[in-house]
Formats: sequence, C-alpha cells, structure tokens
Amino acid sequence: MGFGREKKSSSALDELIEKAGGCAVVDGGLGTQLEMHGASFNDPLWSALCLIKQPDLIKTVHLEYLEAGADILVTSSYQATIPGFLERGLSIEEAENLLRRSVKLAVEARDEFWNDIQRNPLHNRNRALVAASIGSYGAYLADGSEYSGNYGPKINLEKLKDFHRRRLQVLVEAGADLLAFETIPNKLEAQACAELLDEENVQIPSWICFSSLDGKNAPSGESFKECLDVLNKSKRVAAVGINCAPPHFVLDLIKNFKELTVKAIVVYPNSGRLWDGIAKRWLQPSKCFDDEKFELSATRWRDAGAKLIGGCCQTTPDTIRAISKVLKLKF
Ligand SMILES: C[S+](C)CC[C@H](N)C(=O)O
Ligand SMILES: N[C@@H](CCS)C(=O)O
Ligand SMILES: [Zn+2]
Repeated sequence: MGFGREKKSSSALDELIEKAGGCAVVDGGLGTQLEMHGASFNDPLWSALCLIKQPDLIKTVHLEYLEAGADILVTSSYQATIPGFLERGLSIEEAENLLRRSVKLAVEARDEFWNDIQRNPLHNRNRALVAASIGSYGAYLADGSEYSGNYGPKINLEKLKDFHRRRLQVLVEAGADLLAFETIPNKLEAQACAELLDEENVQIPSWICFSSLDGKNAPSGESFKECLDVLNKSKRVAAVGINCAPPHFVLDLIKNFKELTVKAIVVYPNSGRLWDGIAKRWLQPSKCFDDEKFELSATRWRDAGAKLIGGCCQTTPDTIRAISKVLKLKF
C-alpha cells in the first residue's frame, strides 16, 4: 500500500523551492516559541506536552511563523511518539490522535493564513507546505542522545525502523505534505529512516537532517560522507541537511554536503547554545547568532547552495522574518 494522498515524488517541494526563487524559508524553533509564550516542558515529552495541554498555542505559533514569512511549517510531533504517550498512560488511540492533531493544527494554520492573504491581490506569498516532524529516537529517549548519537549496544536497524514505523504512517495518512526527519545523530538511524520510506512506499517527499557537534561529522563521529552515501541511494529522500546544530558550522557544512550529494540541501540551525540533556536546559552560549547574524548568514548559506533555510531551537518568528526578508529580496 502506498501512503500519501496522491502520487508524487519530490515535486511539491521542488515546486515550492522554485516558486520561492530558488530557496524556500523553513520556520523557526517551535519548542522555543511555545516557551516564549509561557509553556513549560521540563518533561520527557518536551514540547509534545503542548499537544495534550495547549494545542491552541501550537496553532498560534504556526500562524506567527507564517506571518514572519515561513514557506514551510514543521509540525509539533518532534518528541510526540506512541511509546512516549503510552508511558504517560494514554491509549494507542489517544496517542495516534495526538499525532493527527499535530498535522491538523499546522494544516489549519496554513489554510487560514492562505485564505486571508489571498484577499490581498498584491501578496507575494507561497502556499506553505506542512512538514511532519519525525524527531530522532534520541529525542524520544529524552536524555540528550539526539546530540550524542549514543543509542547503546541494544539498538539495531530493525528496532529503529520499528520505533519510527507507526508514527510515520499516522503522520502521512493525516495529510502532511512532507516528512522532516530531525536531529538524526548517526548513520544507522539515517539508514533506518530511508529504508522505512521504501518499506512503507511513502509518496510524499522527505528531508533527513542531522545534528552535529563539531561541524564536520554526525554526533556519533561518523563522517557525513558515510551518512550521505546511504541516503543518496534513496529516491524518496528529497533533501538532506542539518538542523539544531550551531549556526557557525553551517557554511562549511553546506560546502561539504555539496561535495557529497546532488540532493537539495536544507539547513535550520539553532542559535549556538548546547543542550544539557540531563539537566534539560540550554547551556550559556559561547558563540551565539542573533537575528541580524542569521540575516547576514542566510544569503551566504543560499549562495553556497542551500535550498531550504530556517531556524531551530532559540530561533523565533523575528529570526524567520529576518531570513525571509533577505531571501525574498528582488533585485
Ligand atoms: C531539541 S532538544 C532541546 C529536545 C529535548 C530533548 N529531546 C530532551 O528531552 O531532553
Ligand atoms: N521541530 C523541533 C525541533 C527541535 S530540535 C522544534 O522546532 O522544536
Ligand atoms: Zn532544535
């Protein structure tokens, strides 16, 4: 059986990139902006707690990112997993409904924004796409291992596929336009995601993004060459890149990825702070980008070859407004 509403490969994403003038704008930190609004989630479910407690706030944040210029909304399913919800005492049906809710909230925000903006005949916006977030296994573990890649000796390819399978099915059936695999920290999980797309015959495009601690390798220490060699074989992976890594690594990483793949490159770094997975807090920055630095960097990242640019943790609608402003400049 093929999941996805209609037969399409990477075309929806390619079309958006083209309409956006060669580089589309991804939104910014969702968990971050929920926290800016007062949400608190020092909890194994992290931002997925909002799906249960404050779904309206999630829709508000999606609308804020659209208003700021985002062409792509990433859903609130990063740390929303069926085992995570079961451990919280929810039923399978309730857990799956929360995943469906994450897509519905983004689709509703997109549709409302699109209907409103079309009343302005001079608008220059694109109809946004909804990318269903699939956070790494490490995000579910809630021990910071999405930044270390250390999943322990018991994990293997099949276990990772089984971890990802049902959530992926539910998110695709719920009507997402894309799948966004986020903060993948090692080759094994990248391979599991790519193989799963084939096994499930997923018809919507996906991007697979890695985190990085040193700007040269995946957090596991495996080279991006090794990781991308696996993904280059998959026609269902439309784009590859980096999310939630420090922004000062991004330019060199884009150049490195350009040598390693012909796929579109997606980058949405965090502001440069490091996550303490045990204390569950961001450490004080050594080097951090403000919105102005994001604005300056966005054109450099585009000129180096990135086709999708946005922000991750500690970036906000103001960051995306700054990025969007420069990427959508017409000369
Ligand atoms: C993107 S990180 C800040 C998400 C939270 C992490 N997975 C944890 O639960 O510790
Ligand atoms: N899509 C998630 C990624 C966290 S690393 C968020 O923006 O909160
Ligand atoms: Zn992040």
